[in-house]
Amino acid sequence: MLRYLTAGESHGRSLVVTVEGLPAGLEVTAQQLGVELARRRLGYGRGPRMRFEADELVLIAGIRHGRTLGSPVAIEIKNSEWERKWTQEMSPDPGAPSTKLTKPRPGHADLAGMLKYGFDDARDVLERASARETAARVVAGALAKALLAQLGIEIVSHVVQIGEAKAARTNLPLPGDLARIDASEVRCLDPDAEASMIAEIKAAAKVGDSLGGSVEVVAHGVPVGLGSHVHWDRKLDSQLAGALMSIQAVKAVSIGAGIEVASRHGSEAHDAIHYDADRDRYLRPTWLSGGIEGGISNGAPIVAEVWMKPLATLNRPVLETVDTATKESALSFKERTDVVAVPAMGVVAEAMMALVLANEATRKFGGDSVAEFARNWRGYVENLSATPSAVGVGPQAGSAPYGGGELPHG
Ligand SMILES: Cc1cc2nc3c(=O)[nH]c(=O)nc-3n(C[C@H](O)[C@H](O)[C@H](O)COP(=O)(O)O)c2cc1C
Ligand SMILES: C=C(O[C@@H]1CC(C(=O)O)=C[C@@H](OP(=O)(O)O)[C@H]1O)C(=O)O
Repeated sequence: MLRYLTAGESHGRSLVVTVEGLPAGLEVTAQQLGVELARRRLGYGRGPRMRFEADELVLIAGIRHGRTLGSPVAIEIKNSEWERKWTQEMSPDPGAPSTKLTKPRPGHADLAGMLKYGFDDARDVLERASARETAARVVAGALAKALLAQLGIEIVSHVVQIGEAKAARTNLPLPGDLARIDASEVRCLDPDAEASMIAEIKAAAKVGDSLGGSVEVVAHGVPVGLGSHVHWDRKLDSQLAGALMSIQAVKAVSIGAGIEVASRHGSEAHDAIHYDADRDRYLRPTWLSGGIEGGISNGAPIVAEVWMKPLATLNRPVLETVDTATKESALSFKERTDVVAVPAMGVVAEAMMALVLANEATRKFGGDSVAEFARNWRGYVENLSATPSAVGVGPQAGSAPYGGGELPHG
């Protein structure tokens, strides 16, 4: 089992993440984790903070000479502005000077959190509710990705929609597409859609408004057998939906053809099972199920789409609220804000998918060292291949969003 906890406020000294359950011997460097953090800062339409935030990393525990020790890993991510701007406002000391925020923003945790925890200052809620915390998740996710790479599992995401601009749905993105996706200003594979997305973002920014959208996240190389049908909380689709839905501002998650499948006939809604006698493998020509049947991975790519609402803090604050100090009507307070964060959310979604899959992989393959973990996985997969119960996928063809050809991983 892989467990992780994050701590830290958006404008506090730093974020901290502790990851427990990684086997010993996994190669990890601050530079490698920094690459993932830099990807999360990408994306046209993010606010000023992403231009100066450095995400400076300190490897505190559990890693020695570039490899995990099997003990809990603790990592600190420093907040660049702390010393310059926030030492008083975010001081842990009693009586430090601060300005109370009493005009809670609709769409944020501000008011519900103030009422629940008995605060008279929205900052006591917003600092932790902020998506700054996703930097810590991305670091944990980078460790999970490194572990999954030992099994040949790779995860890729791309932006499908920003505002009303949508990318054309074609074949699933492959890990080799990541460089091109990250080079796009909105992490989108479709250049025409990218241009429309940027135009929409510019228009929204001009009037002080915000946008939402969606990303697709795909895990390639996942073996048959992660997750289980035996309990609700062991189902891979349920774990993925919860993990992806936990990302700030995410309002919907679908697996495979998702909501689209509901309007199809049953005869056209499921992935056929074929058998390749030459390779002694079952083949799944499509991925309508998103690579999960009955809560168990079926050997096809795991596919999820994740939808994000338009961000709730607006540069032109027009949302009505009530001043909690005076009870008078007011406009919600204005904080520095992104116009759109869908491209960054894709990188966070990759991290969340990696953490769910790594948790299930450690549950299935166990082992105290990476060598033992990989040996257990190899024994399982080789045994599958030697029997008629092997599951594989064939070469990619066709351009329908949910297949129509056979998939590239065998
Ligand atoms: C990467 C990322 C960046 C975000 N940036 C902002 C932002 O700048 N302004 C904002 O209002 N919300 C932003 N959000 C969303 C809020 O954190 C989120 O809507 C808020 O905490 C309330 O949670 P909920 O929408 O999940 O209910 C961001 C979310 C993500 C994933
Ligand atoms: C700090 C990050 O995102 C922040 C998420 C966020 C929110 O309300 O969620 C609001 C903004 O915070 P700030 O006012 O400090 O600029 C974003 O910049 C980050 O992603 O690292």
